[in-house]
Amino acid sequence: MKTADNISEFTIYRLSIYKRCLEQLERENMKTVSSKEFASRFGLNSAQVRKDLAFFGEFGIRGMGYPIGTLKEQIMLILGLTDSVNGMKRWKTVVIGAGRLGAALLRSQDFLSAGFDLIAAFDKTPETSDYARQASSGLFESPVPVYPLKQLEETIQSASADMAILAVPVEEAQEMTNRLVNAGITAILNFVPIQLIVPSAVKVRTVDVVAELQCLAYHLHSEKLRLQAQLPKDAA
Ligand SMILES: NC(=O)c1ccc[n+]([C@@H]2O[C@H](COP(=O)([O-])OP(=O)(O)OC[C@H]3O[C@@H](n4cnc5c(N)ncnc54)[C@H](O)[C@@H]3O)[C@@H](O)[C@H]2O)c1
Repeated sequence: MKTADNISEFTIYRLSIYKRCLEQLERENMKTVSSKEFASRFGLNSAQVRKDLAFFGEFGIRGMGYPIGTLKEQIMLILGLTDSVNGMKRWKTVVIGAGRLGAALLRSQDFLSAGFDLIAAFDKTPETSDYARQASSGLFESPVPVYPLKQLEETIQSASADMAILAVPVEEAQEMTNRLVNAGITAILNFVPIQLIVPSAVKVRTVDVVAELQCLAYHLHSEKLRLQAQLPKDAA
């Protein structure tokens, strides 16, 4: 089996998708699945699926396909969601900016079930932040504490936080990134529409909804151009 070091970023992303699909098959009590069946069931490219799964070696059973539970376990090991000694691994995550977006992320239960513990949030104005105001309603069972920025470094280090989610205004993003890196954070999920500058040892993944919409706009636009090009000249 290959290690996480020599798998491309795109493959790693697809593995996370495959894991979700395998969980769905498990819920349907399926035990094995062929790469072809798996691809057609979830609208995936079967050659790509075969190529990606080849990273895990030859543990597909000839004529029966892949054992679903074992494949999922292997993917979880590769993704660092479990380790072979302690089982399920938890990743301590902090959220920077507890405004509208930060509050929505902090309210979500999806992170917990996926292995990510949101242990703390930080905000320039913690008491009046959206999340702190929502939490003060008493509706959340165990609200995530929102700390002032002066406690950032100490809290991150004493809690041994692993990663950070960035949801601050654009003009604050680089400075907060520098502080996170200096505090020892080496993995950042960035929601801010800005290209962050970080040392090579720090991994940043940016979620950019506008860029995604622009990709869709491009596809709609190019399809329209393609259809126009097919029209007879006088109908165009
Ligand atoms: N990627 C996406 O899909 C997506 C979607 C929505 C918003 N965003 C981006 O996320 C960011 C937050 O958006 P929002 O709508 O939640 O804004 P918001 O104004 O509601 O919240 C921003 C929060 O950050 C706090 N803040 C300001 N400076 C800070 C600092 N230095 N450190 C910590 N906290 C600080 C503010 O007090 C506020 O609570 C923006 O950059 C926005 O462009 C991205």
